[in-house]
Amino acid sequence: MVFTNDLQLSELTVHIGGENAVPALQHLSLSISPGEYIGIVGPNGSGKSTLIRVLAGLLTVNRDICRRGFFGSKPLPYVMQHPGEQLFGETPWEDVVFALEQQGEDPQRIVGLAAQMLGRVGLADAMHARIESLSGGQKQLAAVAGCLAIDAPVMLFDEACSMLDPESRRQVLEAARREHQSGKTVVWSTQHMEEVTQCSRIIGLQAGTIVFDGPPEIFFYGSSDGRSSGDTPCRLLGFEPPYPVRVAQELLNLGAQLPTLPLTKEQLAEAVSGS
Ligand SMILES: Nc1ncnc2c1ncn2[C@@H]1O[C@H](COP(=O)(O)OP(=O)(O)OP(=O)(O)O)[C@@H](O)[C@H]1O
Repeated sequence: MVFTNDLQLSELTVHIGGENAVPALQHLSLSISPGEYIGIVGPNGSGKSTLIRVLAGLLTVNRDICRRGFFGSKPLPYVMQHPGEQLFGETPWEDVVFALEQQGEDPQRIVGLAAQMLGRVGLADAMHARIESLSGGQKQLAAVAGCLAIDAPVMLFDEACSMLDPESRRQVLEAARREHQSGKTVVWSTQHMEEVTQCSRIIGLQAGTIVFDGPPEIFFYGSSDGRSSGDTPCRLLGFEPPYPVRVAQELLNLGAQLPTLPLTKEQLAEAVSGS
C-alpha cells in the first residue's frame, strides 16, 4: 500500500435532516494533497457547505470513509459566509487575542502574535475599532485573522465573500491567496466564478456529487485548446464564466490563436499581446 498523507474521502454520503431526506452529499470520493488551492463551486443546495464542514472536521465521519491525513484530527479554521458571524470580541484585537488564548498560546507571545496576524490581513489600522463600526469586508478580514490564530495547515472559506462589495472581496481573496503562497492548503467555496480563477484545481458539485474535478482552464474552456464544441463544465453547472474568459472564447471562435487560455484580465492582456 502506498503511504499518503493526503486527505481522502471514499464514497462519502451525508444525510442532513434524517435518513429519508435527500443526501446533502452522495458517494463522494475526493483526495486533497498539501499545498493545493481548491475552488469548490456549485449552485444553491449542491453540498458546498456540507463538504466544507466535513473537511473542517465539524461533521463526524467514519474513519474508513474519511482519512484526514495532513488535515489532522482537530477542527480546522474556516471563514463563514456572513460577515461578523464568527467574531466574539468587541474589536478585531480582542477577537484574535481570544482565539490565541483558546489555542493555549504562551501569554508573553500573544500581544506580538495578535499584532502580526492583524497586520497580515491588512487590519493594522483598524485593530482596535469596534466590530460594529467595521465594513463587511473588514469583519471578514478580522475573521481571517482569528483563523490564523489557529495554527493549522489548512484554511477553509465557505462563500466568505458572497455578501461583500468588489473591493472587500478583493481584499479577502488576497488574504486567502497570501495564506496559500505561504504554504497553507486553501479550500474556497463560492458561486462567483471570478473568485476561483487563480485556484490550482476546481471541484464542481451538483446535487451532492462531484461533476467536475480538474484545472480551471478545462473548467472554463472545456478543453485544453479552448475550442470546446459543446457546453463547458462551468456553463453546465449554470454559471457564466468570468468576462476575460468570455472575451477569449469569442476571439477563439473567430479563429484567433492565443498562446494560453487566459482566466484573468491581466492574463487576457498578455495572451492578446503575445498572440
Ligand atoms: N440544517 C439542515 N437541515 C436540513 N437540510 C439541510 C440543512 N443544511 C443543509 N441541508 C440540505 O443539504 C443540501 C446541501 O446543502 P448545503 O448547504 O451543503 O449546500 P450549498 O451548496 O452550500 O448551498 P448554498 O450555496 O445555498 O449555501 C441541501 O439540499 C440542503 O437543503
